[in-house]
Order: sequence, then structure tokens, then C-alpha cells
Amino acid sequence: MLEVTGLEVAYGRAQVLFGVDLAVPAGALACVMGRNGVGKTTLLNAVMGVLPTRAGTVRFEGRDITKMPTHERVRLGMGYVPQGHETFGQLTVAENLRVTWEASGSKDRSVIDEALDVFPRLRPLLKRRAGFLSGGQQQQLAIARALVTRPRMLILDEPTEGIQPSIVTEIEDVIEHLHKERGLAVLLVEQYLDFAMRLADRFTVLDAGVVVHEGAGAELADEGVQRLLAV
Ligand SMILES: Nc1ncnc2c1ncn2[C@@H]1O[C@H](COP(=O)(O)OP(=O)(O)OP(=O)(O)O)[C@@H](O)[C@H]1O
Repeated sequence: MLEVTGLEVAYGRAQVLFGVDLAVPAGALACVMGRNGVGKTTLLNAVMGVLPTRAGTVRFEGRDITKMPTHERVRLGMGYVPQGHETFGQLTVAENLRVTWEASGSKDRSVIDEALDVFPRLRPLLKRRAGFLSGGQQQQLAIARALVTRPRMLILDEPTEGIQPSIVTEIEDVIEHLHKERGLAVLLVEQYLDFAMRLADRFTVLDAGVVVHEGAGAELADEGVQRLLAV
């Protein structure tokens, strides 16, 4: 479904990704792992077209999208939840969802209700400004917002980072539900090894912008792989 080949990305003269290959088959959950600063966020931003690539290709469902702007990738079915649970802080929860729905060009308003069905805890908060929500609630809103565009693939950058433990479990359960029950393909950057071990079909370990290991989810239990991830 998603195929990244030979990806090179740089910030000015500082190259960060070097020939990265990554594949996420339809319906799979793939996890990108690695220590801080190895290039995980850069990889997701390049996959979504937030950052330009210096070389390499990104294909989605067979189509070359390497030069496609981000909003068109979203319309193709790629939903992105960037790092840091960003929402429109001055807008209410309802407005956050509506603005995304309007921007998606969808005529079907029921997608907003469907997204709220996934996160029922957001319903009583619909009139609250997003900036006043807790970190966990903002992350739930950020994921709900991505769902409003009815993605076939969800791309999440450390969705449980800095979030209170009670909501971490809820967010993990939602990702599991979207993947297993709804069949969404998922590309996830995740630091929590046990969550990745429980859910990932496959994983890719980055180190200094290079893929140093990839394999089936079960291999994440290997000591050798865990050593690559230790700080
Ligand atoms: N806007 C930027 N300009 C210049 N360098 C950047 C920029 N963003 C990131 N970098 C550098 O690129 C490298 C990779 O950063 P990136 O955020 O992709 O790593 P990461 O693996 O996601 O790290 P973390 O787990 O801390 O989020 C780092 O050395 C970082 O300092």
C-alpha cells in the first residue's frame, strides 16, 4: 500500500535520511523505531509531503506521490497525526472536527459522528476550546480529526508520548481497533516496546538516518533488536 524507496531527506546541508526503504502492505501495522534524533519524524513528514525529498520515491497504492502536496495525499486516503498532539487551540473540539471535514471536501457529515464514536469521551467536550484539553484529550482529538478524512492508512508519530497512563491504554486500544476491526493500515512511530510488540506486524529500526534492521513484529522480543533501541 505504501512503498518508500531510497528516500533521502536533508535540512539544508544537513542530510538526515540516507536511502531509506520502507513498505507497509494493505491492512498491516508497521512500526518505525529508533533512538531520539535518528530521523523517525523526518521520515513520516517526508512520507506525508510536509518535507521535500532530495532523492527516492514514495508510492501510495501504486501511485507515485513523491511530489504531491500534503492535502492531496490526505484526499488519497492517508491520515496523519503528527508528533505533539497538535490541535487548533483557539477552536472548540467541534470546530476542530468541522474545519477538517470541510477541508477534506467530503459531503458526508456522518464521518464526524463516526470519529466521535471512536472517542466517546470527546462528546461532552465538544464546546470546549481544544487548547484547554489535557494532553491525552488533545491526542484523542488529533486522531479523531485524522479519522474525519476517512483514511485507509493512518500515520501516527509517537501517539502516546507525554500522555497520562490512563489515556495511553485508551489510545492504544483505539489504534488496535482501527487496525484489526476496521482494517486500516497503520504506520506508527513508537517508543514503547511492549505496545509495538503486541501490535506490529513488521518493524523498521532507524539509526542515524539509515535502516539498520527490519523484520516481523515477533522479532522485537530479540535481545539484539532491543539493544539497537536502548538509549
Ligand atoms: N527543522 C529542522 N532543521 C534542522 N534539523 C532538523 C530539523 N528537524 C529535525 N532536525 C534534525 O534531524 C535529525 C532527525 O530528527 P527527527 O526529529 O526526524 O528524529 P526522531 O527520530 O523523530 O527524534 P525524536 O524521537 O526525538 O522525535 C536530528 O538530528 C534533528 O536535530
